[in-house]
Amino acid sequence: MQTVDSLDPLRRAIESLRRDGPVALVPTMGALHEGHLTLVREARSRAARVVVSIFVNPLQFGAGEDLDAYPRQLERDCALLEAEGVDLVWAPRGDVMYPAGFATNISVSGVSEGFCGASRPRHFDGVATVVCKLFNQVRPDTALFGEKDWQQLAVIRRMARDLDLTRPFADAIIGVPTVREADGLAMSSRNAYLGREEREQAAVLPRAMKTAIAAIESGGDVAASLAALEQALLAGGFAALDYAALADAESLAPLTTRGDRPMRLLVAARIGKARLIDNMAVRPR
Ligand SMILES: Nc1ncnc2c1ncn2[C@@H]1O[C@H](COP(=O)(O)OP(=O)(O)OP(=O)(O)O)[C@@H](O)[C@H]1O
Ligand SMILES: CC(C)(CO)[C@@H](O)C(=O)[O-]
Ligand code: BAL
Repeated sequence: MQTVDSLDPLRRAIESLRRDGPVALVPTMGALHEGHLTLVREARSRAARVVVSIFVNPLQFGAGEDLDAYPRQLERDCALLEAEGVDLVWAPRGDVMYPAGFATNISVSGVSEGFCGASRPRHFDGVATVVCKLFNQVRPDTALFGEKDWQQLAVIRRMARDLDLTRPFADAIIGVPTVREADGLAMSSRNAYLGREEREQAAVLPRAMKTAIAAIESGGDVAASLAALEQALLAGGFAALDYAALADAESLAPLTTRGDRPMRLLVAARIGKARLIDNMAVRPR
């Protein structure tokens, strides 16, 4: 496995990998866990060669967010990726990704606007801009993202279609189901911010989501089910709810009643130093 941090060696390495067949890209911010490794395994099953990018992207962090605290452990990450048979790690230096004078912004309307887009202004501009650069740098045949970041996946799919970034459009961007801990908590690099007691309390999030989904699917009032979810989180040790919403799974349009198309329950909530997000499918009527 090769690790490169600047563009010339990246281009040479990609050129050589491409001779062996289709290339898959798994973009990450490092601090890898089993969720990331599942993306890598899925990538290996779909392409001849696998590239993983590791870059803690300053553009997607707002003022006062956890950019400085975000875990960085490149050596450990590379050892994990080598054991998974990854071919190339693209870990660009900050000045390679954003050289002096960098002044371009990619902003996706619509799907990026509510939920995390409302709680984290400009976050999805930062995600879209860096993912567009990663696609141009690596030119992958396919790219894999976690469903844990459901809204991010929708933003990236929209951008890739709108900017003709991938081919063929239909299945170039693959969403991989959320990998969970034994107690149901979605794996996330940010779970490392939780103390022992907070970590135990955090499992109330997926439990409360399942309860709300069961209520909605059995005909219960959506607003009342979401209010009960908020109460369960606050009673269970969460400090605050950013949002809890039922939305169309594809357009992310908020729904006040159960619809007849695939839906998603989307939640972001704060516990200790962490802001955790999760989402689950809600069956249509
Ligand atoms: N539990 C998970 N299951 C499946 N995919 C995941 C999971 N966690 C992260 N991913 C995916 O891995 C990719 C890289 O994510 P990232 O490096 O931000 O990790 P993360 O654990 O989501 O960290 P964060 O705490 O920043 O949310 C994204 O496509 C993300 O959706
Ligand atoms: C897609 C991504 C790597 C862009 O920085 C990041 O948002 C992430 O890790 O989900
Ligand atoms: N996994 C999403 C990246 C972020 O929260 O910045």
